[in-house]
Amino acid sequence: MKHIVVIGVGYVGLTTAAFLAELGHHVTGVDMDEGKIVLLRQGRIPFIEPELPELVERNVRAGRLNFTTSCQKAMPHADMAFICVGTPPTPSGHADMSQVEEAARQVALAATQPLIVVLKSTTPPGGNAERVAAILASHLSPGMDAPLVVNPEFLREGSAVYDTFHPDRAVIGAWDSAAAEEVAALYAPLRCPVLLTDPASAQLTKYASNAFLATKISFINEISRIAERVGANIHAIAQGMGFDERIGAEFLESGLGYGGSCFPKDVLALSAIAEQQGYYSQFLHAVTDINAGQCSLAVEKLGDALGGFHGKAVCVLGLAFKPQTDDVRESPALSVISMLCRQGAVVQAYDPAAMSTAQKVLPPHAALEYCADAYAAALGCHAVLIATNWPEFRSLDWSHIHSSMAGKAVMDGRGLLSPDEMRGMGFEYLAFAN
Ligand SMILES: NC(=O)C1=CN([C@@H]2O[C@H](COP(=O)(O)OP(=O)(O)OC[C@H]3O[C@@H](n4cnc5c(N)ncnc54)[C@H](O)[C@@H]3O)[C@@H](O)[C@H]2O)C=CC1
Ligand SMILES: O=C(O)[C@H]1O[C@H](OP(=O)(O)OP(=O)(O)OC[C@H]2O[C@@H](n3ccc(=O)[nH]c3=O)[C@H](O)[C@@H]2O)[C@H](O)[C@@H](O)[C@@H]1O
Repeated sequence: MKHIVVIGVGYVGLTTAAFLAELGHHVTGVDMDEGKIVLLRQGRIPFIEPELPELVERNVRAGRLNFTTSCQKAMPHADMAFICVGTPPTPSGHADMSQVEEAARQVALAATQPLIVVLKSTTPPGGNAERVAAILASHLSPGMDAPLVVNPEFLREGSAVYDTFHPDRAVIGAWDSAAAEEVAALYAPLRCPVLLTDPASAQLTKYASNAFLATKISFINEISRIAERVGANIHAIAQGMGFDERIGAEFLESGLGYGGSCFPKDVLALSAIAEQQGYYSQFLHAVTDINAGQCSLAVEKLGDALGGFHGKAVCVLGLAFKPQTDDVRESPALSVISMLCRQGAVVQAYDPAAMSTAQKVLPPHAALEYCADAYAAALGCHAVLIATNWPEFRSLDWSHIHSSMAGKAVMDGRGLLSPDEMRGMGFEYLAFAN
């Protein structure tokens, strides 16, 4: 059993803290956001993530997991500190390392015994791990040691707990092999492949993985543009490709493209890393450009079907960047709503989980109304646009929706509905290459 401190209890930190506690370690989660810590101490989770509330509650009750705003109070007796703070993009696309550097400084200043510092935040190679190690070394008490281990996270929001307990691999990058082995030992109960490597390779593995998944999405969206021109069906194509195990069936869903706090920022950061080293990655820029075009394409198709948006009401179903979360960071749904409002539409929006997070981010607009449910959102509209693939949208009473609308267009931005069924009910079904 180890004493572990987790700095930053957002999506990654809170899941990591609860996971480590479940394995039997004594874990303290630290966050500078007092509101988050107050909620967690009341047994509540600051965001929506399946299975996480139960996992946190069980471990708090067992006395293995607690929370504080004070790194200083948490650090005594810590054998390990996990840094899980944000690395948002700067205006130039680089990863902003300031939260990581500050967390490293706080950990080193508060440490009272030698410990291992594990960097879980996504950080670019090319000097950042070296800088964090130098910050640790320069703020520790004399004679103390805190080797740095880079251990990037691969969980997905919406299935964070499942992914954490069933990882495809653990990637561990360190200069100190004893420290690397100690971190590897944490993952032993999971029986997953463990890759021991150097810090730069671990860092780049994380960026390369996210960029590859983003590439699959942009690739299928590029193919859908070609498919549409030759009258082919993108879902059949994706299925046909996915049977080939070398390609794999996942991440071939075409639609509004990828959003979220990671793919957009990590592809940009990888381009920025390359450019900093004098290499312009045409490939990564193409991935971003194709993705950026998908929302405009959907709005354009709908605008053509409606003969423009002036005087038209559009129901947008979905605000979160993906289902099973209330996270709206870089959500394609919000881009679509902004475009529709700009082009003169009245928007009636609904999401099963992300209404309040969206309202905090989207500027209030006279033409934007948040509705109590999908039926209220569709009432009197000329069109429905599916922006997030929440499974429950599939099982709505679509014939009831059909009779309550002023028009009959449905733009299925996530390939969620059956085109034949929708057309059979009298909808004008629009999608990408269908
Ligand atoms: N969200 C995700 O699905 C994944 C995120 N990542 C990476 O993990 C990192 C964290 O991401 P999220 O968990 O989404 O971020 P988040 O924004 O949800 O949480 C970060 C937390 O760190 C806290 N924080 C910042 N500086 C602090 C400090 N000095 N002391 C204490 N608390 C501090 C913030 O208040 C916030 O609660 C990022 O680098 C991200 O790229 C990696 C894999 C998955
Ligand atoms: O570094 C990260 O933060 C994480 O980023 C992604 O996870 P996440 O962003 O939570 O969610 P995904 O399921 O990957 O979806 C990302 C976006 O891609 C879109 N997507 C996904 C799959 C697909 O086939 N098509 C598609 O458009 C989703 O709608 C969503 O907007 C990766 O899947 C995780 O492995 C990684 O740890």
